[in-house]
Amino acid sequence: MPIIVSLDERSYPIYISPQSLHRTGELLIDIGGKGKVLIVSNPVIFRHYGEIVFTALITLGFEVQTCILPAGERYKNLKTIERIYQHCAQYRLERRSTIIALGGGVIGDMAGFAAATWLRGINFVQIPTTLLAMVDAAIGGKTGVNHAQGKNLIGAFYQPKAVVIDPNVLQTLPVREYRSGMAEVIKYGVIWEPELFNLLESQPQLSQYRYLATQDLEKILYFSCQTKATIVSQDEREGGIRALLNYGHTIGHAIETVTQYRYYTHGEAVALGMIAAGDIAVQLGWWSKDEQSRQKQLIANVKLPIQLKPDIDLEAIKLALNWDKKVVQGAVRFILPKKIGQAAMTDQVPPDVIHQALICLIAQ
Ligand SMILES: NC(=O)c1ccc[n+]([C@@H]2O[C@H](COP(=O)([O-])OP(=O)(O)OC[C@H]3O[C@@H](n4cnc5c(N)ncnc54)[C@H](O)[C@@H]3O)[C@@H](O)[C@H]2O)c1
Ligand SMILES: O=C(O)C(=O)C[C@@H](O)[C@H](O)[C@H](O)COP(=O)(O)O
Ligand SMILES: [Zn+2]
Repeated sequence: MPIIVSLDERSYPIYISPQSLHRTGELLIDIGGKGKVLIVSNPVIFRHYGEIVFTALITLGFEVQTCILPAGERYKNLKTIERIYQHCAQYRLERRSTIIALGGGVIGDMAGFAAATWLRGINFVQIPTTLLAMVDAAIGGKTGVNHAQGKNLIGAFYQPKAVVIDPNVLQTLPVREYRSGMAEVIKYGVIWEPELFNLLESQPQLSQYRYLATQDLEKILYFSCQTKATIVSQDEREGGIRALLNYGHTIGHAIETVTQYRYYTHGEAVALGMIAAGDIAVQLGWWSKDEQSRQKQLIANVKLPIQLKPDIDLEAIKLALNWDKKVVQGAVRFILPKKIGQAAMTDQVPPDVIHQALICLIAQ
C-alpha cells in the first residue's frame, strides 16, 4: 500500500517498492497520465536508469523525450530552468503532458518548478534516485531554484501526481550522498519520531548503505516518508507545523550560500545546522546536554561533519541568516529541539547565543 500525501484534490501516492522503476508506465497510467512525457535528469543518473524508465514508458505507448541537465547544486538556477522550458517548447508539451524528474533533489526541485510554471502547470511525477530525495525532497511540493542572495529563494509550491521510490537505485549512490540523505532522516527523528531516532541509534554501522539490513532500510524509508507526508498533509504551505521540517536549515542554508555550494552537500550543511540549533537549544535551556550529545553522536556515526571548516566567515553566515524564508519583520526564526521527537519554532534567540553556537561549531 502506498503512503498517501493527503491534500484533497491534490492528494498523491508515494510508492516504495524494489523494481518500481520498471513499472513507471503502469504507475503513470494509474494516475491518469497520457501522451507526451519529458524525462528530466542528469548524465550520471540517466546513464544508470534512463533506459529502464524510457523503455517502461515507450512500451505502454507514451511519447517520450529527454532533457539532460548538468549535475550539481551550482546549476540549480533560473538559467537551467530556461533549458527545461526550451525542451518543453521544442516538444510542444501540453497541459496534459507530464514532466518526470529522474534524479536527486536538485533535478526534482528544478523539474518541479518547470512543471509548475510551463503553461501555468502540467503533470509532474517524482522518481527520486538519492536517499535525500526519497525521504524528503521528492515529497511535499517545494520546488524552485537558488538565487545569488540565497538558497531556494525562487520557487513555487507544486505537488507531484505521484512519487515512485525504487530503493534498488541506492546501490549506485556515492557514499557521500547516502550520508547526506541520512542527515534529513536524523532530522525526522529529532523533530517528530523518537522511534526512528532509536532505530538509527541501534544500528551498529550507519555510515554506509551496504551495512544496513534490507528491513532496516525499508523501515527508515517508511518512517521518513510517512513523517513528511503527515506533516505536509497538515500544512501544505508552511503556515505552521511544516516549518519544523526546516530544523537545521536556518544555519545550514546560510552555510551553503556563504560557501557557494562548494564545500558541503545540502545534507552535510543541515547536519552542521542541527548541531548548531541543538547548541542554541542547550544555551536557552530548551533541551539537555545529554540529548545534544546523542544527536551529535548519531551525526558522527553517519560520518557526517560535526565541525565547520575554520576558514569560513562567521559574520557572513550571520548576515546570510537574514535571507531565511522564515524571517518575519526582520526577526530570524529558528526551529529548536525540546526533546528527541519534539521541536518548536522561536524568534527569541539573542545574537550572542547564535554567535556562541557558531563558535562552538568551529572550535570543538
Ligand atoms: N524540495 C524539498 O522539499 C527539498 C528537500 C530537501 C532538499 N532539497 C534540495 O535537494 C537538493 C539536494 O538533493 P540531493 O542530496 O539529492 O543531491 P543531488 O540532487 O545534487 O544529487 C547528488 C548527486 O548524486 C548523483 N546521483 C543521484 N542519484 C544517483 C544514483 N542513484 N546513483 C548514482 N549517482 C546518483 C547525482 O548525479 C548528483 O551528482 C538541494 O538543492 C536541496 O535544497 C529539496
Ligand atoms: O519540505 C520542507 O518544508 C522542508 O523544509 C524540507 C527541507 O529539507 C528542504 O531542504 C527544503 O527545500 C527547505 O525549504 P526552504 O523553504 O527553507 O527553502
Ligand atoms: Zn533539506
